Amino acid sequence: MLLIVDDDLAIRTSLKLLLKQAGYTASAVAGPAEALAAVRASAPQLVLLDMNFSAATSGADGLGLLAELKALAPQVPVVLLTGWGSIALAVAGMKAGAAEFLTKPWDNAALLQTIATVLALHAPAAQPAPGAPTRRELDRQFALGAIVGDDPRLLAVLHQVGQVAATDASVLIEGESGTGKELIAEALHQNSRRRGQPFVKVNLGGISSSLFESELFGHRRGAFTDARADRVGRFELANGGTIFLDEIGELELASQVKLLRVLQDRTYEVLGDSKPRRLDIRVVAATNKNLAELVTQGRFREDLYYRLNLITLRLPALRERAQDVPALARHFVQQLQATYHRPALRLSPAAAHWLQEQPLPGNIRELKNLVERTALTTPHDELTPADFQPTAAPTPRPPAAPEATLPAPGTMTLEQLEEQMIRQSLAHYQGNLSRVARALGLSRGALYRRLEKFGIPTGE
Ligand SMILES: Nc1ncnc2c1ncn2[C@@H]1O[C@H](COP(=O)(O)OP(=O)(O)OP(=O)(O)O)[C@@H](O)[C@H]1O
Repeated sequence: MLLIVDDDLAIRTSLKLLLKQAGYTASAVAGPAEALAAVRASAPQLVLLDMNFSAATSGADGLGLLAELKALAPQVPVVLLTGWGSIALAVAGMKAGAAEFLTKPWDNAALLQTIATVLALHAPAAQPAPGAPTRRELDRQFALGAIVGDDPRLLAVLHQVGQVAATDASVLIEGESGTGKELIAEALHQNSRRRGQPFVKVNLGGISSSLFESELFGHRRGAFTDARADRVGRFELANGGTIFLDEIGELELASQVKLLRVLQDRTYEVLGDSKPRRLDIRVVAATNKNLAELVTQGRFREDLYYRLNLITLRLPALRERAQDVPALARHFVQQLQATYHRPALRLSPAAAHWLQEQPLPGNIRELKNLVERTALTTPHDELTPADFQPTAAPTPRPPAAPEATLPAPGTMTLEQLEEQMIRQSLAHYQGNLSRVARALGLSRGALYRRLEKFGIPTGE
């Protein structure tokens, strides 16, 4: 049974009807006392709680009731309904233990989808089973093919992937650069009912706020000066499937509010076309930043954070799961056998052990690049530690005197110099954009924009 709490009779009636038509049993009450009595009598599967009761009640009353409901029946998920203008209240509610929030006026399909997701996440089967599953058990249940490793920390993440993939819950994947966030996002998609539909990756680090709407929502020809032809936005491309919002921590504040609106309402407008379009989409976001910290610093909207992180998956750094290094390295060697037609290429046991001891701050991507570079520079088939050592850590050259390194005045523009420095840094850090950005003192977003400007391919 689902319980609706709202003091407006019209809202109670329409929500009850909507839920009944969707096949749920629903009952509705008008205020806190009745709500608590109903929960005491028999715990519902979910409470849909309007935070902005009529003029007579305030958001504080809604929060008070939420606290009482959570104290009385902590296991019952509460979904909040708030006005768009009082989204801060929704955020306060999320902190107080609400499962999700919706803004009014709500969209029926989006409301039903949220309810189904929250119910699925709170269903007994979704609770972690006692005892950690083995890799073999996980592979029997889920399609995790491309993801190598059986370290318990990785298995815990894969287990979560399997459990939440089937729901439509938004998932936030946190992890250092190169830890495999994209593979996890793909696994979520592959194990969901959307698997036959598109999986669209958007690198938000590379999208400036002036291009955000056109990139994500698309535009009609003539919508602005440079719009010479219609453009299909990424949301439309992903419709029906999953959108993977990579580098979400790089999104500028002006774009964050636009993203929040579309995630909230599940509708958007193409630039130059005022007809709103509906979205049926699963959202998976990833970041190598600590988003909670960005929220505290005022650099990331708290309401957007709560919209994205119904489920958070944290991918361990490679150094935290070093036992997987040999298997990963062998996996990459196997890929290279096919790519470079060297079927006898292999890793010596000593090399596997040596790799395990390396710090590899660039995680799996760094390991992959290291194995590939070494294979390319080694003529024989068995890769040994001696083959890896020269390519492992490029020793930074001591800085030369400025006069010696800078070109003579008048021979180069500042822009050309900038381009050359970026190209050199990319080569030096083997294409690891996080390290390049750090070395150049740029944010990843700023680096992406420059790469785009100079037409430099990143190979990512
Ligand atoms: N468990 C794994 N098994 C096999 N390959 C992996 C695994 N994890 C990552 N990789 C490979 O390592 C590389 C980096 O992974 P991926 O791009 O998913 O990292 P990321 O965390 O999304 O990085 P970034 O934050 O820089 O975007 C890819 O080539 C990916 O295929």
